[in-house]
Amino acid sequence: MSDRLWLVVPAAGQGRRMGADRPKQYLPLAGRTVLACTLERLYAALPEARLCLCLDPDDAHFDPAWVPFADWRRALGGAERVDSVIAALTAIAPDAADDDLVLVHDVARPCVTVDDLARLVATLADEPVGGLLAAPVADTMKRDDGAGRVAATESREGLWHALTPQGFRFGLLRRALREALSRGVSVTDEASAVEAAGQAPRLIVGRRDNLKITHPEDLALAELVLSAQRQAAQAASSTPEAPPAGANSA
Ligand SMILES: Nc1ccn([C@@H]2O[C@H](COP(=O)(O)OP(=O)(O)OP(=O)(O)O)[C@@H](O)[C@H]2O)c(=O)n1
Ligand SMILES: C[C@](O)(CO)[C@H](O)COP(=O)(O)O
Repeated sequence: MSDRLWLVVPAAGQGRRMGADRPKQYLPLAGRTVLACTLERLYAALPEARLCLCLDPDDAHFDPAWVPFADWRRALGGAERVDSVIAALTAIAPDAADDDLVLVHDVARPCVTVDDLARLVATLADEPVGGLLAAPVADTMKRDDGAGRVAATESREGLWHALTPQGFRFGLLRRALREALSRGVSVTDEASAVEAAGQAPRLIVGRRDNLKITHPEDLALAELVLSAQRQAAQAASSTPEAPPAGANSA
């Protein structure tokens, strides 16, 4: 399988649930913007990847100085996330081979870790179908009755939160997304299109702090997560290595 890697970052959303004065990817986070933080994290893990960034055609906030990748291009986002991803795949098509690996990562997930990204890529290297970072559901699940009361408690057995990145081979992903749309299948992530094509994407356990900034309170949470991750990295780099077992300390 090809070891060429593409990153598709859908960043053409309006952030309606955030309700801010601009799309959430342009809100301040850790002294930068959400978009800059997300691209920085992806670059730290995968500097050799080729990037395609999906931006709204009327975007008035984007600054190319936030893109650390040497090889990058932009695509014009569509009405829904899936339309933006398809536009990105069309933009890379002239240079992408069918078996190149494409990772799709929401711009709204700046807390994905370098370790999770590296593990995802390593796992998908030999995985013909592809897969996604995901976290097992940890809460009791309720179904509502449509009137603000509990209708039932649902089993959480076998339920996972779908995270991003989600990674698939270029040819398979493009065909699956196009087919799903033409059949009217609801496609909220790449895996759902691949599932609709009859394949079973691999679930790769990811950290649950890889949160998607969606509502106003998520921004403060992301700030805390990034700060904790920075502190953990600093502590790890300043801890002297333990001497090998049995070594004479004198
Ligand atoms: N037409 C769209 C819609 C969404 N996205 C991107 O898809 C990711 C996940 O979408 P979501 O969290 O729903 O973002 P928004 O669409 O911006 O939020 P909302 O639904 O609240 O408007 C985000 O990175 C967003 O920028 C996109 O590229 N094109
Ligand atoms: C792709 C995704 O992040 C998986 O959890 C998510 O579905 C995207 O957000 P949306 O609210 O469904 O657009």
